[in-house]
Amino acid sequence: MDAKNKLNLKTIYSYTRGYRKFIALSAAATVVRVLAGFTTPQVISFTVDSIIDDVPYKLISPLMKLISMAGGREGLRQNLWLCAAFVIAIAIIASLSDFVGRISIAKATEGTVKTIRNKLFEHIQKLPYSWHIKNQTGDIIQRSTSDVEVLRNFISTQLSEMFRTIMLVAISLALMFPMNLKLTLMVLVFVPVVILYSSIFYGILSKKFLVADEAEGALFTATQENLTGVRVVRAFGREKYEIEKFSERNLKFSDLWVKLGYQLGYYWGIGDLVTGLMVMTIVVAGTYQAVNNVITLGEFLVFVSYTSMIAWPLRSFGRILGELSKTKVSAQRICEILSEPEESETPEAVEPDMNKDIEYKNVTFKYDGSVPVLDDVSFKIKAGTTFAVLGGTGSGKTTLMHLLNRLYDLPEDSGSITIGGVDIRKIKREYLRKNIGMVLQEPFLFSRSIKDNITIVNENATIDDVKEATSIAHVDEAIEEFSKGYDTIVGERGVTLSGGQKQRVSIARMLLQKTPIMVFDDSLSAVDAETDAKIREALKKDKKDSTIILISHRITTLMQADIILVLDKGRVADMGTHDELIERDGIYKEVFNVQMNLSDVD
Ligand SMILES: Nc1ncnc2c1ncn2[C@@H]1O[C@H](COP(=O)(O)OP(=O)(O)OP(=O)(O)O)[C@@H](O)[C@H]1O
Repeated sequence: MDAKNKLNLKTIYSYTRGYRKFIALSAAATVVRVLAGFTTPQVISFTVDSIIDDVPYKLISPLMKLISMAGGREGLRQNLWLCAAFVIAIAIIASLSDFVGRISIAKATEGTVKTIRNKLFEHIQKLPYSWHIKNQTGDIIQRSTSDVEVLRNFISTQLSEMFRTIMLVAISLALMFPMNLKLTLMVLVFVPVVILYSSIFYGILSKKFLVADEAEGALFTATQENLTGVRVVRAFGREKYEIEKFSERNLKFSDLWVKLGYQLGYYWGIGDLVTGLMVMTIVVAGTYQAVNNVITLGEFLVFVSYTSMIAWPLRSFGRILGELSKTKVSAQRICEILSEPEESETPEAVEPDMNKDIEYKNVTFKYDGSVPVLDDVSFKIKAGTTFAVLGGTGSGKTTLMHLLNRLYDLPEDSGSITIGGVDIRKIKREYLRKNIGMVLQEPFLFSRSIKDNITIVNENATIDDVKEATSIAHVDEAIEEFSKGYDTIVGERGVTLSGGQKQRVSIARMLLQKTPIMVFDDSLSAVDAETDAKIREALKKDKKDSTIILISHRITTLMQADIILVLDKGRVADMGTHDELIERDGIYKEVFNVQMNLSDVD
């Protein structure tokens, strides 16, 4: 095992803290169950040899005492039911320990897995935005569910099975050795053969299982994409193509499983043959020895029972060894997430007044690529004013806002962003984000009621507060038209809001947050020009003390701003009021002319 795997399993082991007593209890119950299992053949052997027949007792003194209390050999011969009752008592002990073992391992497993799930979710919440952008949602979900499930299966089933098998083999060999060396050695030869056979075969099979899993994933993706993109499928008449694509993947999936069925057939069949051979060898050799009086009939029965008892667990031991690699991979995938560094906060982070001027000074920024997205950008936003940013697609407008609320941190030597003279890298992230309200171009609403979606930012808000916010966002009338009004559920199982309605509900949500800085990142794009103007008018009246940052492609949205910044390929191309910019021959004037002419045509 390499150091990395060791570390992963160590991390997983650390989450069993608090539940280890249950693991120990389950192990103890397993030992009792195994011992009880071995005792039954011993009782039968004793009954056959020393009660029904006359073979001398080979028992320890407490048991001898017990026999004399029961009337010795004769007494027991007359009352054979006592032996049967003893076997039943052992069976009761075995089932009780089975019960305790199952409950304890369930508690240990569920407790540990619950801790891992909570830890993962909590950690994911604290990982930087850049990590979320880089990693696919499907992959994160799979690691948090399927991989955790593999670990769950390992702790609940495989771990206890491994322990039980080791106990079974060790105790059976320890009991068989003193009885007959030759027969025990014969069993001993088969032990590694059975384990090796099933681990190698299962190792090969598990690779095929993986291919079948991937084929299932492809089938799932085809269905999911089809359902998500149903509008595109219908609009372009792609149903036939989609059906063909699905059938092809479906066929591949079922073919793989048929092939796997054959291979599983070989696996189980040959496995049965190998273990059957083991039991048969003992039966033949045991019969020979019993006939020649080397062992008693009772001992012969014990050997056959013990060999049959360990045959199946030995096979599953091999299978578990084969599956262990799957557990290691899952543990590694989970630990990869857990070892990602969380967003850190310096202890001296501050919470300054946010109703102050915002200043970008020589800001240069690049994402992972080598080309800067922002290049030496400097500007100042006066507190309480409306500041607008105009720029073509990909010019870096959203990046400016990503940096403002520290979704990405500006590296030390790449300029600075300050609020009231305080560098934002020194401001507490949570405080900063709570004071900068953001409405995005494609807002996200949860599958809850409209009211719950809005009050998410302020749980103490009253329905009057909500109505005030929706009235400023000009969405109150639309909401009241729904039969359930503010209690209307939105999302997959509820009402579908139009793009513009969604944008306006998220504007209302942001307004309720009552932040000194408000950012509208292209968030009026799906609203008609008239409503856009009304919303801005209402905002101006109601939020006159707040600093408003408007990002838009639409000149009419921006033209009344106090200052307009024109961004071109990550650089400041121009800055000024609408009247100033319209006087200069620049991008702003060009865009203005194009948009105004288009409006005329309309
Ligand atoms: N998370 C990211 N990782 C890497 N590159 C990114 C990331 N986000 C944006 N970019 C790149 O940075 C550049 C600027 O993107 P940005 O979203 O800031 O532009 P924008 O002006 O807001 O564009 P639009 O008007 O189309 O929304 C683009 O080239 C984009 O591909």
